[in-house]
Amino acid sequence: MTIQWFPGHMAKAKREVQEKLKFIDIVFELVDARIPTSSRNPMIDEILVNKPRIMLLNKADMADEEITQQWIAFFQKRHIKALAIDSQAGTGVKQIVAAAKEMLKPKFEKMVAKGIKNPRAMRALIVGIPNVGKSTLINRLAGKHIAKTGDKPGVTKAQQWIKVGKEMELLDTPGILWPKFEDEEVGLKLATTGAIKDTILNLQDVAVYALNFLKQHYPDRLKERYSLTEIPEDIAALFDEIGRRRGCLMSGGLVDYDKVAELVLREIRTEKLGRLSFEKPNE
Ligand SMILES: Nc1nc2c(ncn2[C@@H]2O[C@H](COP(=O)(O)OP(=O)(O)OP(=O)(O)O)[C@@H](O)[C@H]2O)c(=O)[nH]1
Repeated sequence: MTIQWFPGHMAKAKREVQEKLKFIDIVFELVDARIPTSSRNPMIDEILVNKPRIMLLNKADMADEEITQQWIAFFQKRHIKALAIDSQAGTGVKQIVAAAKEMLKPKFEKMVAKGIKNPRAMRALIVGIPNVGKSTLINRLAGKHIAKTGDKPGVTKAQQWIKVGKEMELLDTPGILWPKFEDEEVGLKLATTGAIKDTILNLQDVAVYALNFLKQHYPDRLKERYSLTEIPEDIAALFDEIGRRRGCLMSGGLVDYDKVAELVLREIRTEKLGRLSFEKPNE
């Protein structure tokens, strides 16, 4: 990641979010719909304690629809409001303001009861790990291009309120928090979905993880994409089969495992194997 998350930086990021929270009525916690657990900050519940919150399962356009619905039900059971959205296309984004309004109704009704005739707009903050789509969502909510977005993690930058219609103001700088790095599987899932740079983890390790996952959860799609009649038991054999079929070869004709790893991960991230979710609730 472009952001180096040393312990000191983590403490600073947490402090910065806590500082912002003072002015905030509601937090939009952005996660990746394909990995709703792995794309969360491990301290988020502690940081957001007593703060109204809506979970936004972003990039839902890339996730397995059925599993996303299971996640929404899972959160709902725990009394957490969750919405599936696609910030890039704008799908589901309108519902965010409506849901926030609904959640904050009692608070604002109290203001009116206290005699405040024109209560101020709701103030919201977007929080999430790098590359989860914070800037893209800010731009969507703002209706014009304000926040800088990029393919590379860590491009979000300084602080202003952006008007979202008449009823909401959004802090233009999101809260950026770190994922749960210490968990190896979390790292592999973040790498598989492209949330962390390919230079952080060994590419072949990530591809092995991804292929084993596909073998177990999406075998038909794996077979179809790489024209396999059977999926070999042995992972090296699977690399060989894909490599030969797709011409990922070294000069001597041997399969180039790095090329296979690159190809498979690129195809997963560009939806060549369809919409995939790498985490189910209650796993
Ligand atoms: N398919 C899809 N892609 C998205 C969606 N939201 C964001 N993206 C893409 O994900 C990448 C990261 O988005 P950003 O908005 O830059 O993410 P960020 O959270 O602001 O990233 P940092 O600045 O690193 O904290 C970009 O390539 C976006 O185009 C979405 O809902 N669907």
